[in-house]
Amino acid sequence: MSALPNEASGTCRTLIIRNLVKEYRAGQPVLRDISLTIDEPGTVAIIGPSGTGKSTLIRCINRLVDPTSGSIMLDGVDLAKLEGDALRQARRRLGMVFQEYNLVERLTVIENVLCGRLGYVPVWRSWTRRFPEADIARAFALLESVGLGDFATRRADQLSGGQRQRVGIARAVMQEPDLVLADEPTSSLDPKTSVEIMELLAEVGRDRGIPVLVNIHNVALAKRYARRIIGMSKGLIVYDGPPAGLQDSHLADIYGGEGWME
Ligand SMILES: Nc1ncnc2c1ncn2[C@@H]1O[C@H](COP(=O)(O)OP(=O)(O)OP(=O)(O)O)[C@@H](O)[C@H]1O
Repeated sequence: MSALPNEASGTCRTLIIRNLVKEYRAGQPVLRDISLTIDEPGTVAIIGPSGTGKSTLIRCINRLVDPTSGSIMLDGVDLAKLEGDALRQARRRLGMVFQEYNLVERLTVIENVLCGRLGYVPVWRSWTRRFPEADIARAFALLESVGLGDFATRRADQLSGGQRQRVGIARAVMQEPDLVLADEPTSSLDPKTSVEIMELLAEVGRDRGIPVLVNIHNVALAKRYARRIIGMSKGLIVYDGPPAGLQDSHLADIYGGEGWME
């Protein structure tokens, strides 16, 4: 895999989440009181059992889900309070990678990558999908860097899952994000492809000098690629530290019980 053709954005943005609560139903919090600060580049993995609120946390940050209370400060701006144009502007610096890729299936691979620029081009250009030449050149370079240089004109629905996720990552990088949020990016992939995707995400964090927040079920992969692990249980953070510090006792706190570890 060749180096991603990006200028690192210089300083790493600071994400400060304070007392975040999310209730889909009143009185039944899914996120109970989440506070965390992310101010260093690299992969941060969120682990925890099904239904503990990992996706909800990631979706609150980019406001696919509206928080019930608390603040989500990105470089001094509270994302939790933004609406309309201000929210759209903030969102374009948050690269999102999804479990099910969220590509536009009937568009070509290169068009999907260019979708990462939609927040930046005037509306008339996005309607006609006419992007500046510099964007097109960058999209091709990005595709090359994720190993899909020969697939630019293929329709997205002709790609394998791993190839689709590479396109999803290239699209996120195309946004020139300050932060990448990846919601179970490997859950639909085989073990080898999962490793390749985690490697690619780690490379994005390294080359751009930005944090990559990944929600992942595979603890071994989280430990292998993350510089920091956040363990959640029942809507609370119960571990926040380096992979080397994550002991069986922490895993028991996160997932409950111990029999499953044998
Ligand atoms: N849109 C929604 N409306 C109502 N409840 C929701 C909604 N989205 C999620 N939930 C509930 O919130 C809880 C947390 O879900 P979430 O998807 O955040 O958990 P998760 O830790 O990411 O789980 P998984 O690992 O299985 O994806 C679950 O009980 C889920 O049913």
